[in-house]
Amino acid sequence: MTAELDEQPTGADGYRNPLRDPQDRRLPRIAGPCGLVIFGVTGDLARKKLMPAVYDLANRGLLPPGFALVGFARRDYTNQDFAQIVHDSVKEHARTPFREEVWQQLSEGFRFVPGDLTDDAAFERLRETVDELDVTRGTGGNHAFYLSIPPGLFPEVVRQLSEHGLTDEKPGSWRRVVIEKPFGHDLKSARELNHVVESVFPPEAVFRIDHYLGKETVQNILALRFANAMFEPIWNSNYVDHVQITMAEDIGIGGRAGYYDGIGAARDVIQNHLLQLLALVAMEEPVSFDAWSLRQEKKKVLNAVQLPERLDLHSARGQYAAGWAGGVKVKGYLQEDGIPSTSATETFAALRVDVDTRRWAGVPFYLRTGKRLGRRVTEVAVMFKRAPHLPFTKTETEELGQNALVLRIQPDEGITVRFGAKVPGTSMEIRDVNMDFMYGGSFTESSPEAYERLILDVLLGDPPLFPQHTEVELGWKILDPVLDYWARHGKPEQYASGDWGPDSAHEMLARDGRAWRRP
Ligand SMILES: NC(=O)C1=CN([C@@H]2O[C@H](COP(=O)(O)OP(=O)(O)OC[C@H]3O[C@@H](n4cnc5c(N)ncnc54)[C@H](OP(=O)(O)O)[C@@H]3O)[C@@H](O)[C@H]2O)C=CC1
Ligand SMILES: O=C1O[C@H](COP(=O)(O)O)[C@@H](O)[C@H](O)[C@H]1O
Repeated sequence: MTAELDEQPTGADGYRNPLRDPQDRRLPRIAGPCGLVIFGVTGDLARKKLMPAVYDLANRGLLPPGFALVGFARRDYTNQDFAQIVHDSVKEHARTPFREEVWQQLSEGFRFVPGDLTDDAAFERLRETVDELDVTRGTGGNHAFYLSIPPGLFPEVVRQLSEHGLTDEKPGSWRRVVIEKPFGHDLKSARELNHVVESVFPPEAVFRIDHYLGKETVQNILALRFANAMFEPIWNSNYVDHVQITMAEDIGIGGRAGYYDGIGAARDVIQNHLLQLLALVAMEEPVSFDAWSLRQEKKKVLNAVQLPERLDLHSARGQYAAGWAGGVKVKGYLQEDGIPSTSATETFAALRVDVDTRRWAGVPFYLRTGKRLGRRVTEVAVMFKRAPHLPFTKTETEELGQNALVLRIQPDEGITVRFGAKVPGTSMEIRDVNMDFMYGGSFTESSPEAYERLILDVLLGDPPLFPQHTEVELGWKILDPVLDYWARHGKPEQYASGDWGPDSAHEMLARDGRAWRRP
């Protein structure tokens, strides 16, 4: 464990509270002169999210004139080729309209460094490029290195950065590293990786990305719980029956075989996104929303998470077989390009956990995620106990389900409250109805993409939305026994693409007398 983990920092800029500082609320937060180096710039994440986010930030006026973007990958691109790649990705994926003057200004700061991540000469070229940008673009020696690469290469890149002097801060300037998830492959490798990273960068310069924390709707969990009087009194085992956290995708692995196979659904998203969602839903109120206080509360919850003794009964995994997605016939995981026909990697994972605290005693949290499921949806459904007494007949309440509060993370961002209401008519019949809050209907402001918010936070040095190493470790402590159990027990069960996961996932809830919500 490092000092970063448990000591409350005093006076560090990065630990002020952006939600409470009135200046921050009124003024846009604009990054100072700096450069962003993206390793893996030809990859899926960079193309769909990172490059468009950089453009959107520029378009919103949140990047300084002295900003530079450096792409690093194994292609023989020139700076002009790279600008074309960014242009294409912006045109396809940016959220804000294309504006020629913004593009011209931004693209003058684009550079491309070709090379393999293991190639010393390439890192020398990178150092020269960064130095050149400090002179020609005025980036002021401030540079963030974004590792959007296969996780196995994280230690190598950190080592290369250090060996080639790229981590050296000149007086008054900063160097930061942004590390994608999953951070490690298990607890042991996460600790080793952390050791490598923190022997090169000070803890406050390390930004571990979990892009779910950058989502507006995820931050809204805190607002819903702690800015209102009506939810907290019922947010406990007296009223809550169980919680379901679902992250379903309709896509398959696309061209990401190299990344995904051997990692699988649990490492890809349960260890990080889903456990972070659980932490925000289950934690106690932090004394403030600064990084330290927020992380303390999340850590307490993750520490209290208990796995069931019988993982055979309370966990499930699957692998998509051929089926349908959006009316189109799609192939199974084992037929995807680059996937060995014997692969045992799961593309669906479900798990019951309990949170061993007074608040949550006896309330199971069910987590599930999968690719090629019925539709793309991420939600947290807080399912309430039934009313202790109903002054109605059985027939009158036949169609009445459990009350539910559903935090709709995406798409259709918002919140749904489900409760029973009388069906209009001369007889008493009670049926479930939904009351919806939709972002679009209530706010004129549009939500920034998660990566926009997070990249800006990195450039500003703001840490609250980045998990700390202890949180990462706790995630692995929870997941490792499940992964070990699965590794010892054969292969995942097949499910048809377009379905809602394997039978074992449904049986897992049925055994507890419950059923998954059909979002
Ligand atoms: N894609 C997504 O939706 C999300 C991804 N992430 C995370 O982002 C990271 C990257 O994922 P993703 O973009 O999907 O992966 P991809 O496989 O699509 O991209 C990997 C990138 O790394 C580069 N690369 C791999 N090996 C080397 C090497 N030896 N030398 C130089 N470059 C190399 C590839 O370059 P080349 O083109 O030369 O092969 C490519 O640019 C992962 O950690 C993942 O967990 C997180 C959230 C969402
Ligand atoms: O982290 C990841 O997330 C994406 C899904 O992100 P979302 O914001 O669209 O929910 C997932 O496809 C990918 O496998 C995973 O690495």
